[in-house]
This record gives sequence, structure tokens and C-alpha cells, in this order.
Amino acid sequence: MPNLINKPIHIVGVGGIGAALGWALAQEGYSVILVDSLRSKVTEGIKHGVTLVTLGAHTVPFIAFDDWMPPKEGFILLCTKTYDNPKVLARLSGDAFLVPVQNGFDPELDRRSHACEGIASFVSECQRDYPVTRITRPGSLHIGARRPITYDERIEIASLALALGKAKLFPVELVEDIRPYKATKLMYNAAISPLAAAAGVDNGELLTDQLAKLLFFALLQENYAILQNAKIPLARIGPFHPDTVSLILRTPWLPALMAIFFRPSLRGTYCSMAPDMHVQHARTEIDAYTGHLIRLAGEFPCPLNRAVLALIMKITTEGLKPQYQHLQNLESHLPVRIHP
Ligand SMILES: NC(=O)C1=CN([C@@H]2O[C@H](COP(=O)(O)OP(=O)(O)OC[C@H]3O[C@@H](n4cnc5c(N)ncnc54)[C@H](OP(=O)(O)O)[C@@H]3O)[C@@H](O)[C@H]2O)C=CC1
Ligand SMILES: CC(C)(CO)C(=O)C(=O)O
Repeated sequence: MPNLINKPIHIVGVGGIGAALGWALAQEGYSVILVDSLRSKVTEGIKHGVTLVTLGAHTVPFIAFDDWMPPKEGFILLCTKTYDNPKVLARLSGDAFLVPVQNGFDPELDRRSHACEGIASFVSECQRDYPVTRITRPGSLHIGARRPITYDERIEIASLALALGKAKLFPVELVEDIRPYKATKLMYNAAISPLAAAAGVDNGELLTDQLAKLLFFALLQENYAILQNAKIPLARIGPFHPDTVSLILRTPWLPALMAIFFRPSLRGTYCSMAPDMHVQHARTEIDAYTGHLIRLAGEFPCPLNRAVLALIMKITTEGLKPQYQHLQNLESHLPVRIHP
């Protein structure tokens, strides 16, 4: 297998994640090609490059998705929302070295036999019409295999991790198996994103407002229980392993104390599902988050996730505005022991 890192790295989807990854690679002199579906963003990118707020811009090639020719060799980093995957996947040949860096699980993507994925735990907010992003919360990028890999694939994955980490924009952690990290990120995402996006509140509010906090903690516990029941291995992302998070949530008074401690780190961060609720004909990644957990649960009870899925579907199909009152629809689905 040729050394893929010496070929241009194509990044599909120049949003919070794609722009940050592209900037980090360009900073260290790697050849990157940024591909986005929004022509105005591409035009801006051609004029002004890709910008990281406070750190400046890098001039890199930009191409509109409609004009893009997927490469036969080299990495393709998939940084779109999961609901845009079908369009991208339809254009790829089976040989492309595809590396998705996305939250959630897309059944169509999962059917591909791609070797590797990335899981971003930093938070990055890109302007809608400009390839200008801002990292609103620090965190790592985990990279690793999602199936048994060959020796050559291992070398390629390691070279990509090394390249992405060189700029030190975010710590890059090369891991043997990405799946426990992806499952753990889902446990958190499927609790934070639908609540913050439906209520139209900042992520930090989930650790401040009483009802939001109860729903957030109950969802974390339900998500953990689903993943445990399905015997999905989990890994530590951030300060605690999910086992410890679950123990904390089951200990009287500790969750309230932890909320005070963690609140500042969530305040002012960005929720990538939030802008998806505002557009006409809203589409969200809810199926890849909550939908996946419900499918995984099967017969196992998951009342809160079912209610969350129904709520997000109602908001998006009826074109409702995100507002705090939506959370009240979820209140009756809280476990009895933690009813307010
Ligand atoms: N932002 C964050 O902090 C984090 C995000 N994630 C995950 O990373 C993934 C990407 O999220 P994020 O960067 O926030 O998403 P954004 O919405 O910011 O960016 C996605 C970009 O992809 C573009 N796009 C859509 N379809 C195509 C296509 N066919 N070809 C090329 N570009 C396309 C979108 O254009 P348009 O707007 O016109 O549709 C948009 O510019 C998601 O799975 C998200 O959950 C994970 C961790 C943190
Ligand atoms: C910040 C966080 C964890 C919220 O779900 C995220 O990953 C996202 O918005 O994509």
C-alpha cells in the first residue's frame, strides 16, 4: 500500500470539525483539499482560506461537492453530519481510505468495511457561510481501528494520527479500537444534544436548570444501561470512565456537587444539533444518536430515549421553535425515584 499521507487529504464537510482538522493539517504543511456543498462557503474559502479564530488563516484548495472528483488514493475524512452521508457515500469508490469523524451511528456507513474512525471530543463552531471556526471547548481527537486491520492499514492510521496531532490544536490519541470511544461519546451526545437543541439552551444550562439537569442525568443513566445491557465496551473520554459516571449519578448528593464543578466547562460551548433545529425542513442526527440507542435496546426499557426521539421528530416535522417548555413533555418519562 502506498504512503497515503503524502497524497492530498480530502476533507468532505467544512464545518466545525472539517475546518479544524483541515486547519491543523495545513498548519503543518500537509496537502489538504476542502470539499463543501455550500458554494458560497467554497467561494469564501478560495478567497480567504480556512480560518481558526485567534490563530489565523491557511490558504488551501476548496472545491464544491458537485465538482469534486473523489481521489482513488489518499485519505478522505468524512466530516459532514451523518444525515448527509448517503450523498457522499454514493460518490465513493470502494477503495477510498475513508475516515469518518462524526458523532453517532449511521447504519449505511457502518455497512462499509472502512478501517478506521475518529471521535472528536473538542467542540468547534463554524460560521454557516464562511470556513471560519472557533474551538469552544478543548478535548481530544481519538483515532483507531473499527475492525481487524492489516499491518499496512495500521501504519496508515498511525501516520494520519501523527499528522493530525502535529499542530497541537487538539491532543490526538491513537487507540487500538475506536468502538468503545464511539459508544461512550454516544452515551454523552444522546443526552446533551437533544436536550440542549430542543430547549434552545446553552449546554451549560443542562447542569444549571433543575428539570434540564434531572433529564440530563436520567438520560445519561438510561444510555449507560442500554450500552451495558448490549455488552458494548466503553472507554474513558474526559476525566471519568462511564462506570464512574454511572456510580456518581447513583450516589446521593454527588451529582449536584459534580454539576457545580462541571458547569463552567460546558457553558458557552456549542451543540452541533442546535443549528439543525432552526433551518426550514430541519434535519438532525437524532436517528444516529437516539435512534441507534433505541434499536440497540430492543426489548430493554428506554422510555426517556423514546420520548426524546418523539419530541425531536415533532419539533422538526412541525417546524416548532426550540424552547425550554419542550422539556416539560419529557418530565413524565423520568424514572419515578428522581421525579421532581
Ligand atoms: N462541531 C462540533 O463541535 C462537533 C461535531 N461532531 C460531529 O462531527 C460531525 C460534523 O459536525 P460539524 O462539523 O459540527 O457539522 P457542520 O454542520 O458544522 O458542518 C458540516 C458541513 O458539511 C457540509 N456538507 C453537507 N453535505 C455535504 C456534502 N455532500 N459534501 C460536502 N459537504 C457537505 C455542510 O454544508 P451545509 O451547511 O450547506 O449543509 C456543512 O458545511 C457530526 O457528526 C457532528 O455530530 C463531533 C464532535 C464535536
Ligand atoms: C458538544 C457535544 C458533546 C454536544 O453533544 C457535541 O459533541 C456536539 O455538539 O456535537
